[in-house]
Amino acid sequence: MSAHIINGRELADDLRAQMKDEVSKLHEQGIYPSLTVVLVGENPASLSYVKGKERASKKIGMHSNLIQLPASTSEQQLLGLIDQLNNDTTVHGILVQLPLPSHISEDIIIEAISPAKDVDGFHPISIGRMIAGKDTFLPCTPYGIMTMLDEKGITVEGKHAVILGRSRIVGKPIGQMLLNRHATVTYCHSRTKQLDRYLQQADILIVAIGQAHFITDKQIKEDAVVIDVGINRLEDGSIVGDVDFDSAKEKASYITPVPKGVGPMTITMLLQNTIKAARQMNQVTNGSTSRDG
Ligand SMILES: NC(=O)C1=CN([C@@H]2O[C@H](COP(=O)(O)OP(=O)(O)OC[C@H]3O[C@@H](n4cnc5c(N)ncnc54)[C@H](OP(=O)(O)O)[C@@H]3O)[C@@H](O)[C@H]2O)C=CC1
Ligand SMILES: Nc1nc(=O)c2c([nH]1)NC[C@@H]1CN(c3ccc(C(=O)N[C@@H](CCC(=O)O)C(=O)O)cc3)C=[N+]21
Repeated sequence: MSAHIINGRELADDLRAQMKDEVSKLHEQGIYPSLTVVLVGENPASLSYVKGKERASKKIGMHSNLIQLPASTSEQQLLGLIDQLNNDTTVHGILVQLPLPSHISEDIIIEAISPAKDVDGFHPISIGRMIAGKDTFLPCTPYGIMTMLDEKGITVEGKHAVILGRSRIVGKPIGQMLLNRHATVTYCHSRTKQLDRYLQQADILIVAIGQAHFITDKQIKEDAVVIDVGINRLEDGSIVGDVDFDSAKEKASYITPVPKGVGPMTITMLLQNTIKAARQMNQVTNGSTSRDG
């Protein structure tokens, strides 16, 4: 039987419709949730992502401000901007698009962002709170994946979740969030030996490596839940995931497509985090509960 396809685009649209109402209720209280995205350099893929974030913010009535800086910007200059944004009470969320040019330390920049405005959830304080299972800003891509699993009623407890990829923004945090929900978690990466041994055991397989069509039906377990995070642009301009969707969908029980899978959910959770930041900064306590434990 063919897998259930988890349409991230549709789920994202439903959630954003609810967020639009939340934002207009906040407006009535004089609170204007606002996101500032900082892009350093001219990477075309990054520019297209940040434009997507800006469009999505505007669509739900949220203020969004894109600050574009040249690739030659120094670490000191970027730190100066972050300091200014940290102290600007009209800014609720700060997102510095990654990757940064190699002369700027991502760790130093991420640590400079006020944890109260860390809507990406990458600050060590946010990561620490997430690991401890405390309320915090959850990183958007893993948060989006957990929301998709929950919406489909897919249980995590007791399942073997195999994560392919161990990046700061996807692999590491999704494994931790699945662990918090009582999955048994295995991390695989480029040094993993006999990768297929682990893949065959995965009840839930999360793939985030950035290699087009790396995983095929041969490597997955019958009825696995397959979450494809990869975004790979082919020479013909089309976008594909890390999973060979056409073959994998015949073996999986649930699968996310690319595009219209995890990507739109990432942006949605960023909006959710920005609303949460605006609420917290204005001491509005109702509503915005974390969807993950
Ligand atoms: N849909 C969305 O919302 C998002 C999509 N993405 C996409 O997800 C993909 C991954 O991005 P990101 O998490 O930033 O990844 P990174 O490029 O930062 O890291 C890639 C990870 O994959 C591992 N890896 C690479 N090749 C292999 C291989 N052949 N076998 C096993 N492991 C491998 C690396 O291992 P090692 O650590 O050993 O080097 C590393 O841990 C990209 O396509 C990106 O565009 C990213 C963020 C959000
Ligand atoms: N500080 C920071 N935070 C991030 O969250 C972050 C980042 N840096 N750097 C890069 C990655 C990548 N990322 C994506 C978000 C949405 C889509 C998305 O919406 N994709 C659409 C298609 C996009 C298209 O058509 O180009 C989809 O999958 O349907 C993709 C990728 C966020 N990232």
